[in-house]
Amino acid sequence: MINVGVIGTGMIGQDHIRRMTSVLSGVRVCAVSDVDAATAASVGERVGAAVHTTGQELIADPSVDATLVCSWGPTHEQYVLAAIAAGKPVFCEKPLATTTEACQRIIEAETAYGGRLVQVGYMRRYDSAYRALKAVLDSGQIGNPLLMHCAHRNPSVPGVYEKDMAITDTAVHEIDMVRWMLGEEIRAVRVLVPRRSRNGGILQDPLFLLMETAGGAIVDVEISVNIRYGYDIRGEIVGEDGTAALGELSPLVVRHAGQVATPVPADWRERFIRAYDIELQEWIDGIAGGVPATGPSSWDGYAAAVVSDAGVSALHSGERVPIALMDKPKLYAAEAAA
Ligand SMILES: NC(=O)c1ccc[n+]([C@@H]2O[C@H](COP(=O)([O-])OP(=O)(O)OC[C@H]3O[C@@H](n4cnc5c(N)ncnc54)[C@H](O)[C@@H]3O)[C@@H](O)[C@H]2O)c1
Ligand SMILES: O[C@H]1[C@H](O)[C@@H](O)[C@H](O)[C@@H](O)[C@H]1O
Repeated sequence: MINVGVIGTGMIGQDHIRRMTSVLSGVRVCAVSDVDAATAASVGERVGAAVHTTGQELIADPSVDATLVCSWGPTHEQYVLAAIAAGKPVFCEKPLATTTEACQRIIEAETAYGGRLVQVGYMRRYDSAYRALKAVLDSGQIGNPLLMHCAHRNPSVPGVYEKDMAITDTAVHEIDMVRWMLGEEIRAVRVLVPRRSRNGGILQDPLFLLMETAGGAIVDVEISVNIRYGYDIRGEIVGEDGTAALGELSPLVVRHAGQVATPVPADWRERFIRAYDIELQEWIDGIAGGVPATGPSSWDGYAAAVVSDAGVSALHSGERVPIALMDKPKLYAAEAAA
């Protein structure tokens, strides 16, 4: 049984606690912590977990085998570094950290430790639709990928969501997915700014990202975070010999009153429910088997942060921003994306 401590008991923290307590096996939630002490206390009481005042205290708790970081992005670095210093596995929700420099500090700490301890929550790599799309691409059926069209649509976002988060919190999923799907790094990014949706409040919504990969494929991504009608994630690859796209994911089709309708997921919890189950079960099984991290690594978190930083700068400048990564440390050498 792996004893997991959860830092951040907000939306995804509670959703991961639900799956660890009622869906997954071989795991127990033994401790929680949140700057919002009242939420942490009520969640801790509900699942019978110890409540720690700080995340650092939770990581140092001898009964905690591994930590799940589900607090806000800018707070991830301190907890990931504390877990590495304690020599304990840590699963960090995306983004690994909100700046390139913070990700570099994590890479330095993990390479100095001398083994992988960190996994990042890029769950699309575990989603059956994305995996099927990758399998078609890798089979060579549609030839060399030339273009990819993506859309990332949220029905709405919380009040704490700020302008740059369209890149740093939302588009990062697409950035990681593209690196994994196409197996190459991204060499430049531009952000086009269409006229604003009246539903977006102070946000510049939507945005349109254009990414160039090292091998010359072009990927476009629509980011809409106030689309209202549901949570809609789309992706289509155009290859030399054919195209392949994520399908409509609803198991239900209703024909009524002259219309054909399929329900749209309400949010990320519903759309990626199985992907989250698989990523965390594999993480737990890995720890139990002595392999603390097999999924998206600190290197993946770093590479996504570099592109995301470039995306923020492209958003503000309107320019094409080239991307350069540092040399990849040997620790991450075996990984697929470039
Ligand atoms: N993989 C995914 O699809 C996915 C989905 C949702 C959220 N996320 C990521 O998970 C993280 C949390 O998102 P959320 O939607 O649950 O947000 P949320 O606001 O619902 O919850 C975050 C919680 O972290 C707490 N917190 C903030 N600073 C803290 C600190 N220094 N120490 C401890 N706790 C702190 C807050 O009080 C809050 O309870 C974000 O990084 C987000 O990008 C990932
Ligand atoms: O933190 C959330 C989460 O990562 C969702 O998967 C994404 O669709 C949202 O845009 C983001 O704000």
